[in-house]
Amino acid sequence: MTGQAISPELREWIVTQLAAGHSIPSLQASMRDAGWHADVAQKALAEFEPAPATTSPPEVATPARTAMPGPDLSNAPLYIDAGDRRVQVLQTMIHPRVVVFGDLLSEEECEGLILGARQRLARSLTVETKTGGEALNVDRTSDGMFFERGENPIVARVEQRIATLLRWPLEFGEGLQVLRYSPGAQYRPHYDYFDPAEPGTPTILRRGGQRVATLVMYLQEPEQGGATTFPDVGLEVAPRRGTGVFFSYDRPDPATRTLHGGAPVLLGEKWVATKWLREREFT
Ligand SMILES: O=C(O)CCC(=O)C(=O)O
Ligand SMILES: [Fe+2]
Repeated sequence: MTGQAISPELREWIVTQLAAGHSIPSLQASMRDAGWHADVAQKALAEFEPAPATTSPPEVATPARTAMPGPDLSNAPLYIDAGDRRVQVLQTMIHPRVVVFGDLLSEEECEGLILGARQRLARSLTVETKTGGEALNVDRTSDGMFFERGENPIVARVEQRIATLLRWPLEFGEGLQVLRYSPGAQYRPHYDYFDPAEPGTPTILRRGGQRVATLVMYLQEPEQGGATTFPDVGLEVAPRRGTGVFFSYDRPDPATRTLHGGAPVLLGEKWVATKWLREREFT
């Protein structure tokens, strides 16, 4: 129901206000002052009310966030209009929150992102070799690079589509990361949020707060292997070109069941682009 009552613009305004630390009651008051009917304001904000506590003491658990990115699935759609493209909804899961999208990217967009990333991957490898390399990460044996947000027209177009599809401000997203997996390469199961117990985490959080969601988009499919796996729930998403897997985590906690990894590529090469969404503007 809320999906019908609330326009994308109003939703983005609410998300931004909540991210800035305003409370739901204060937003309700602002909306009333701006001339909204109280019941309409209440309906619009209902989606962002925290879920009632179920089990386990809320004092010790990390509190869950209320405003979260995600597609509007309120009418169980088979397709979603993401502005410039009609995206398929192929599969959804509640806990962990996972949505698999089909036809998210065109062939040309996949090719274009690979082309833009390829030389930069080669260069970053050379630099690392020359300097003796950053500490070799045994958990992730793919090669990676980051685009700047809006760096080229394809990147900008894909980012705007993601913002519309996931109803999350474009500015809250990190730059797109591209990874290439050769045969044997994998990304062992991990969480994408920053571990609150790590000493470096407060510094990382200054640039836009926690990560709250991930969208992994498959740019090139290997011949065998390379699924995105969710070991806690036995889910494997096939790395089909143009498809994307979205998952969100409302707290930096394993209870979100968002442990995931890239299974070893057995044959061929797998390329992905990952968009991470933060809780605030990423600067
Ligand atoms: O390659 C995959 O399937 C997963 C990638 C991933 O987990 C990430 O980029 O954080
Ligand atoms: Fe990940």
